This record gives sequence, structure tokens and C-alpha cells, in this order.
Amino acid sequence: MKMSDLRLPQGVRDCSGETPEAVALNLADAVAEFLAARLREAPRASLVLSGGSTPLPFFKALSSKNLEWGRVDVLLADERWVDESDDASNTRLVRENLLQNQAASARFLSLKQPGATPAEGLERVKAELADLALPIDVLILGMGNDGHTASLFPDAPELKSAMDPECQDIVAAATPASQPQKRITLTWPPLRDARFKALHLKGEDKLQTLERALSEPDEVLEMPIRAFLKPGLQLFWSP
Ligand SMILES: O=C1O[C@H](COP(=O)(O)O)[C@@H](O)[C@H](O)[C@H]1O
Repeated sequence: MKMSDLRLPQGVRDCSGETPEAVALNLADAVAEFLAARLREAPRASLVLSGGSTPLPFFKALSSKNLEWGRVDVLLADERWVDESDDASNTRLVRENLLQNQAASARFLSLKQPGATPAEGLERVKAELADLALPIDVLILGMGNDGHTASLFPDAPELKSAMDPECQDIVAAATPASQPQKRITLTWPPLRDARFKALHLKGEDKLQTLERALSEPDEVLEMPIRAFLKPGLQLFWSP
């Protein structure tokens, strides 16, 4: 299967490529261009990233872009509630692979704050994000094969309130039974309103998940990624 075999909604742009490296370079070019344009208009720009295995080559490519990184706020769309020393920490992934080279001077806003659980640390996370300018400028999402994106998991008891279009909180705790760690995630409104939205995917399995998501677009709580398959989204997929 290829991305061109799927019937994408109108206004969703297919930016797929032949290899993960080529797609990572194209995505890094597009993100750097968008951030540079925002920095010509605004004092600061924001970049929201996802963790997982897919974004590594993208992080490395983006870290060498010549931008005024000191004016860029970098944060994650979601995080596992683990210490930064843990292999499962997305924060660690970003620090080691993106916040290097030119990008070392970016300001990183951490979703992992002190507290035994994300619910306990939630107020501290909100304080950390208090002066983040909204809307978010650039949002890069990933997707799991259960249809989750960020940490908006179908089996999280907190999903309904985090996906509420009127949700007043920028972050929510997520405790999906399917996951070994508790999570923290940005909620639907700030993710929905991002100016530049990309979904970065690798592998045939992700295409099959996307096909399933496209088959019932309105059942958003079954597969939260469905909420994002809307005009304006750019899909960066590679085999
Ligand atoms: O759990 C997560 O996984 C997804 C996708 O990860 P990948 O390994 O398939 O790239 C990611 O988007 C999300 O941020 C992360 O917390």
C-alpha cells in the first residue's frame, strides 16, 4: 500500500517520500521555513514535537537549521511521566537529538515536572507553559496503531474531557490502561489551533491504521487521530 492508495480528505496534503531520511529532510525544511517566517513577524515562535521512534532523523536535520533558535520555544505534545534519565523519556530524546548544534539555544518547556503522578504535577506543568504564546506555530504529531496521537489514547479515562472543544486546560493527565507509564498530553484545543500541522509517519502499518481512521471519520473517541485528518494537515509518510 502507498499513501496515494488512500482517499485523503480534501485539503490534506500528501508530502510522502521514498525513504525516512528524505521525508525527514523535507519536513525539517518545511518546519525551518515556517519558523523563520513566524520569527519575522513575532518576537517568539513555538515548536511542538512528538516522541517515539519516527522523529529521530527529523530532529537531527532540524537541529542544524540556521534559525534564531534563541527565540524558539520547544515543547512536546505529550510525555511519559518518567524521569529524564529513563529511556522512555521523550524529553531526553529531544534534548539529545534536537537541542543540539544550532538548536541548542532554543528554550525547552518541559511537560515533566515534580510530582508522583501527572495529576499531582499538573499545576506545575501549567505554570511551566504559562507564557507560551498561543496559537502554537508548528505542531508535529505522530500516531500509534491504536489511533492515538500525542497521548490522546482511546482507552484513557481522561480522553473525553481532553478532546472537548471547550476544554479550558492546555494539558491533561492521561492514564490509559494499555500503557505501562502514566502520561501527560496537550489537549485538543491547542493542538487543533496550531498554525502548521504535520503528521509524521513511518511504515506500512501506519498506512493501514490511517486507512482504518479514514473509514469512520466521525468516531473520534475510538481513534483520536481522526480529529486531525482535516484540511490544513500535511502528511509526511515514508515506508
Ligand atoms: O507513544 C507515543 O507514540 C507515538 C508514535 O510513536 P512511533 O514510535 O510510532 O513513532 C508518538 O506520536 C507519541 O508522541 C508517543 O508518546
